Order: sequence, then C-alpha cells, then structure tokens
Amino acid sequence: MAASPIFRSSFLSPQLLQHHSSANAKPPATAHFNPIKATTSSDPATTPPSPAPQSSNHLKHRRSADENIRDEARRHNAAHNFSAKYVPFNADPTSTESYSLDEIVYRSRSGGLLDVQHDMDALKKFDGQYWRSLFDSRVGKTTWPYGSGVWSKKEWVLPEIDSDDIVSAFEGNSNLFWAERFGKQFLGMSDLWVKHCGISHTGSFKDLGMTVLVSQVNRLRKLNRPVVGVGCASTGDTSAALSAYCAAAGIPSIVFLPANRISIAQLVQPIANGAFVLSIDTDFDGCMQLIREVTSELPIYLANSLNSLRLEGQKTAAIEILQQFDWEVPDWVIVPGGNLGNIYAFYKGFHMCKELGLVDRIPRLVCAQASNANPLYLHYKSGWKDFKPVKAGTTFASAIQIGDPVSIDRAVFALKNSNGIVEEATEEELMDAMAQADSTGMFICPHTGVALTALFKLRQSGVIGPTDRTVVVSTAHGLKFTQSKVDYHSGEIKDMACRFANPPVQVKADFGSVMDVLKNYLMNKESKR
Ligand SMILES: Cc1ncc(COP(=O)(O)O)c(C=O)c1O
Ligand SMILES: N[C@@H](CCOP(=O)(O)O)C(=O)O
Repeated sequence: MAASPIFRSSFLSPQLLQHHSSANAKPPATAHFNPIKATTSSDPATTPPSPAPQSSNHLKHRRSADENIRDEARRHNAAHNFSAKYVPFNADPTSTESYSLDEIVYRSRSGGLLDVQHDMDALKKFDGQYWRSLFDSRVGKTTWPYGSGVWSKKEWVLPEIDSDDIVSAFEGNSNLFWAERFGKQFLGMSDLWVKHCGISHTGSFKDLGMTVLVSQVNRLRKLNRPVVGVGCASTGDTSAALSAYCAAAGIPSIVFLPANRISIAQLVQPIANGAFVLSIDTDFDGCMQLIREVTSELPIYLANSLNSLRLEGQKTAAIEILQQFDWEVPDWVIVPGGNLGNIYAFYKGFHMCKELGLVDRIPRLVCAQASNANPLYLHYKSGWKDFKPVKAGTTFASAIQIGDPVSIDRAVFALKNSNGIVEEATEEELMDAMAQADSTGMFICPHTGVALTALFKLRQSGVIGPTDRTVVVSTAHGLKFTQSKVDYHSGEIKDMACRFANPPVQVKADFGSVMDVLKNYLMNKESKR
C-alpha cells in the first residue's frame, strides 16, 4: 500500500527536498514548508510512492502486512553525497591525516584524540531552513530509522551507514521539561528547563551515543572486520547502554566495572542484558586504563567516549533542544561532567547548527563537577594552566566519580569556544539540590543535582539572570539512584544536615492516631499558605 504524504516526508532525500522546495533551495523564511507537495522527481532511487488518499485508514496502513519498518526503509533508500571521516581532534588546518569510519582507530598518529569530521561543503548545499524542516518532519514517527531522535539527524551523524545496519531503540526525543515551580520557588527564574536525557531506553543519555557506536560495529561485523565483541569501562550508564544495544543486535559485550562503586540498579542492567561483566577492584580510571590496554590487544571494539563515534549521537541532544524551542537559542546550557565527552558533544551539536545556518549563535555552556571529582574545575580555576588528573573521591554522583577524564582536551575546547564556565558542587549541595528538585515534582539523579547546584551558584552571583532561558541537562534516571535518596530522606548521611529530608511518619494502626497526625499536618500546611 502506498505511503501517505505525512509519512513519506521522512523518507525524502535532501536532494529531492531541495529539488522540490525551489530552484535556489531557499523556501520563504516564515513558511513551514511541506516538501511533499511539489513532488515531481522520477528518479527511482529517491522517488517516494505516489500519494495515497488522505484518509485515516491510509495513515494506519502505510505498508503491506508482510513488510516491517526495516523493509519499508530499504524500499525508500535514497542516494546522497554526504560523508564523514575521522581526523585528529582540533588538528592543524594543514593536516591531511584522516581515517575511514570503517577503520578501527581511536587515537591519532601523535596519540591525540580523534573527531568525526563531516563533509560540511556537502551539507552546506542545503540551507538552514531546509535542515530545520527536514528534522522537524521526522519527529514523532515510527519511520525507520528516523523515529529515533538520533537517526532523525542521520545525515549529520553517520551519513553513510545503511539504515539496515542501524541498531536503534528509537532513543532521543526526550522531554524538555519546563521547571516552572522549581525555577520560581528556588531561583526566581521564569524560563528554566530540564532536558530529561535520562528518561530513555536504558535510563541515561548514553543511549544517544551507543546507538551510533553499536550500529557502526554491526556494519563492521557485516564487512568482516575483526570485531568479536564490544567493551567499555563504566561507572554504570555506559555499560547499561552498551549491553542493551549489543543484546538487541546479538553482539557480545564486555564491561569493566569498578567493584562496589556503582549503584545496584546500574550493576544489574548489564547483568540482565547478558554482558560479560568484570567487577574489578579499582576505580573507574583504573578500569579505563585496563580496557584501553585490552582493546589494543584483543578484537574487542572500544565503546567509551574516547571513541569519537559516540559523541556523534550525543550531540543530537543539543540539536533537539534547539528544535524543541522552535530553533530559538537558549542563553545557557548546564551539563554535569565526568569523562567529559558529553560537554564537547553539546558544543559540537550547537556549533554545527550555527555553521549550517539553523541558528545564528550558540548558548554559553556550563560544565558542573562534584567537588570530590573535580579535575576540570581545578583546571578552569587555574586559568587553564597545566591540567592535572586527581584521585577521585567518593561521591553520591557516582557516575561522575572520575579523576582522569579522557576527553579533557575536548571539554576545554568546548568551554573556551562557548564562553563557558565550570562550577563544582559539594556532596551536601548536590544532595540538597536533588531533594529540592524532587520536591517540585521531578525525580532526578545526583548528577543532575550537581548541575542544579551550578545553577544556584551562578544565579546567586548574578551571572545567570532571572529571565535567562536556561537548560539543565538531566543525564540519568532518578530510579537508578534510589539508595542515595533513601539515605538522604532518612537523614542518615554523616555530616549532612539533609535540610529537605521528608521521612515517612510512623503511626499506630488506629483511627485516632492517624487523625491526630493528619490534623497536625494539615494545620501546619495551612499556616504556611
Ligand atoms: C549520569 C551521568 N551524568 C553525567 C556523566 C558525565 O558525562 P561525561 O562523562 O560525558 O562527562 C555521566 C558519565 O560520565 C553519567 O553517567
Ligand atoms: N559515566 C560514564 C563514564 C564513562 O564515560 P564514557 O562516556 O567515556 O563512556 C559511565 O556511565 O560509564
């Protein structure tokens, strides 16, 4: 059965859209143009099926019963000229060093980081309005693979991968939550938003990068490249995402976890998803060192963000934020930082949108660290003089208990180029901030508490104004960190006042006792109104 226009919009190749929109590819600035209307192409590689009548019945049945969404995508495969390759990160413009994304390489010849470089000239053949409309046309659909918030930006992520090789859980498209009460009550802010990247398939933002990495591994295995399994060191979330995506694709995953340093919920995720789990008696930095050594000896592909493929997926959260604001740019974006890939991913997403004309500026970035694991903060405070790794201390924000971040150079680049700021949060500050946010209806993780603490501090110092549009990136689901909330609300944390604790009231099982307690509670509430 032929697809209806509303679904076909997601299949259109950029070339086709350009052909359709107008000769110079610049639709009127105000129009939300519908590229479908002008379909005239007869190229079988790019031509969608002929329009079907617009009845609700047709919307329900866009493909025949024996076809699934992958088959449907195959039918609509479109040719294009976009490409990407690895280059040394922040390379000298005269450098010619580059690698195909089908090579297994994590470091440049000089031992530095790599970056995925897109053919920007090819992407620039289409204007900002074109890209905005294309991305907008794909939101909220089940069209493979564009129903994913990551793959809806496929041309900017992994343009050359066959849709058939993609391993996706339709990640992304996460809630951008207006923190109305929290902003008003605690910060005097009217335009505060929380990007809930943790409300996702495996409960953290790592899904965004992992769909890209595991899809590429899927492709490499089909190309008979020597990849027997995929491995990572993790403080919990990376291993959860890796094991889930690998399990979905039938690829072995191997995870190195620092023993007794991650939450039970995070530990059980890779176990349940069938990963080979090594619990190692060291911290995250020790595990990271080991996985780097192991992946250079064995045919195990490295899944940590040292591998720049991951950041291509993670950068789509930045694009999504702009999209959710109808392509208006927020003033501030605050991101909790650990291994420091994500802060660069956000920068890259925003920067690409500016370079390709979707927006005219980028937000100022803030990276927030726990005081007990704050090497970036110390580096920032020293005026970016000689970076020194630290021995990370225990923190409730256990997923960012990292002292020697692999992406330090990327983070410094992102912050310098976005007029950025680094802040830190003590244990008490981050736990109080988490409890305050929860008391207004959220249920955030301690890492988001770190980011909120940064916001408190920047509001207090007047750096962030009351009407500044500000986005706090929430990186993991609060349900992964319930023990920290239990400890806090029980008031059982040593040297912590737990000012916002809300412990349950023990009461006898008789009507009179329950009534007494309730009357007391209600009177108390009434007097505070
Ligand atoms: C929940 C959570 N928040 C924040 C981070 C920090 O991200 P990045 O390592 O990219 O700085 C991590 C992982 O490190 C994480 O798991
Ligand atoms: N918080 C991370 C730490 C590893 O970060 P990565 O982005 O380099 O994989 C985790 O969840 O393991």
